Amino acid sequence: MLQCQQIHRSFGGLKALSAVDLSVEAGEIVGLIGPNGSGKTTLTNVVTGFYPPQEGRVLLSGQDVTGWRPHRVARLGVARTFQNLALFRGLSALENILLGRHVHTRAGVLSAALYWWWGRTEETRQRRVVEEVIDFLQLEAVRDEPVELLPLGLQKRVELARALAAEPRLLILDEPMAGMNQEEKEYMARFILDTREERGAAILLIEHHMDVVMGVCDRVAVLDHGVKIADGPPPRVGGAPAVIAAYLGEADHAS
Ligand SMILES: Nc1ncnc2c1ncn2[C@@H]1O[C@H](COP(=O)(O)OP(=O)(O)OP(=O)(O)O)[C@@H](O)[C@H]1O
Repeated sequence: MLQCQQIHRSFGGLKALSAVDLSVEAGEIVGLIGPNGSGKTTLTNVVTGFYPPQEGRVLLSGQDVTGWRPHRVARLGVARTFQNLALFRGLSALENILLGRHVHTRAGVLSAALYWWWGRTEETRQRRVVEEVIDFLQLEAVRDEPVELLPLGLQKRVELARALAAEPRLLILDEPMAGMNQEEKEYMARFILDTREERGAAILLIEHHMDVVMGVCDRVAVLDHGVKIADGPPPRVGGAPAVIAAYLGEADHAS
């Protein structure tokens, strides 16, 4: 589904990613972890076309998409959620989710996509997909609420719904559980597993909550200072000396 080969990305003199290889197979849930600033979000930005790599290649289902613009990558079936929520305040949950469909419409401008395409021949299909996602993520009760009035856990769920409305083959989740309480985390973990089971999406999951990563992922890759230091089954990676040292180093810096 996804292959990153020897990815390099610098910002000025800072090497954010050095020779990083990463793969996600169809139907696989891969965790991407690492201390703060290790390059996780940069790698997702490389995959989704926001920051083209300076070296290396990104392949999606075997197709070389290196340097493609984000909207073209999205059309190949890649959807993402953001570390800091990227919902549109002032719009309802339903309207935010509708925006996820715009990759499948011909209308180019977002506002046009939202208010205009609705009346077109595609209406039945668009409605069916969005209603099904609302049902899947149990958002019926809040569909008409302005998103900014929803608790964080539900806002995160609306963002996931918007990504799923695009019917992705690869879903990239950047810290979907940040700031959540235990119950909200458990709900989100269940939705992630169901997304794979019921919707067949491959998932790349960036997450700091180790219990979730270890419980949900088939495989875990670890970045440290832009270098991949481990990649394998969760128990093996969790116990790897290099990984423990990377996280202990972070704790030392924090103290
Ligand atoms: N647009 C940018 N311009 C300059 N430096 C950047 C930019 N984006 C990321 N960086 C730097 O690249 C490094 C990797 O950042 P990145 O956000 O990818 O890490 P991360 O692992 O996602 O961190 P966190 O867990 O804190 O979100 C950091 O040193 C960061 O400051």
